[in-house]
Amino acid sequence: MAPAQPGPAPLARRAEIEIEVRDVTIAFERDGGQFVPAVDRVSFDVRRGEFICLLGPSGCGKSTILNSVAGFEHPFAGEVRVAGRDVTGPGPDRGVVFQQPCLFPWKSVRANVAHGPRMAGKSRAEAGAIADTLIEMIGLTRFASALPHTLSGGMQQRVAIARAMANKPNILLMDEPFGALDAQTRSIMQESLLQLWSQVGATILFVTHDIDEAVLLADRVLVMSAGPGRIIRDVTVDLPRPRSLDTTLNARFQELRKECLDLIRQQSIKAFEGTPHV
Ligand SMILES: Nc1ncnc2c1ncn2[C@@H]1O[C@H](COP(=O)(O)OP(=O)(O)OP(=O)(O)O)[C@@H](O)[C@H]1O
Repeated sequence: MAPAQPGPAPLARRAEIEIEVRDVTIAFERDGGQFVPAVDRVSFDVRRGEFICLLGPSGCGKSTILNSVAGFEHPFAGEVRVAGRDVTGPGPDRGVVFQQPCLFPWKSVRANVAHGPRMAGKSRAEAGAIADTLIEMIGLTRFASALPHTLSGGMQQRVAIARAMANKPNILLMDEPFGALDAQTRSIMQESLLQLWSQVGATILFVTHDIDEAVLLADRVLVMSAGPGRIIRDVTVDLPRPRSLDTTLNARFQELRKECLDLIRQQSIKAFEGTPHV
């Protein structure tokens, strides 16, 4: 196994840390009853309001890490903390968006978005007002009464994001949310997510294996090794905001993209050949 990763952040920075993942190992049982690590002693911090992308080859454990922050998976070893507290399960402080929108097919856009606040005890009027604000922010006011199956994939995913935001979570956990969309829709969604994020200011942990997407969106890109996953590079994306598709033409964008690409290419070759990471 590779040596342990850097320890906790200095005290001065800890106050603003929203997510702490410390020496986390998660193992799954394979055929034959043997436990095989999916992620191996992963450590990182996310500061309040940061946009972090987890980038790595297929199967390196990106979703497993995100699920541990969501409270769907529990570490075999190590600790996951949110706002200073151990994560023991899912909670309304963390909204989750998956690759598939997973909307209630029988409910309108408005009712889908209002569902969370209603479950949290808000009145019909209060929940409706929250939904209306979010639906306006995602540009779907005209479709508020529509049923999900009448919307395009991109529109459905915008509703899923609004629904995840409806309980005003401090943290948005996004697992390849644009992975099922075509290239054009995907880039529109990236810009619209950046706009939404600048308005709501949540902390975002975003899983992707798309290098351009990671560099365009993130404040930092955490590049992972092939499985069992570890973080091999913490790339600070020092591109100015607001960002748009034009940012991808920037020379610095291309440098950062190349840095990530070289790392991912090495890891993908290792994953393909089945050699353990160094
Ligand atoms: N519930 C589970 N039971 C058994 N093995 C699992 C489970 N969840 C994940 N794994 C295994 O853990 C490893 C990491 O999976 P994970 O889905 O986290 O990777 P990923 O980087 O998100 O992959 P992708 O980019 O392809 O979605 C894989 O080998 C996967 O088969």
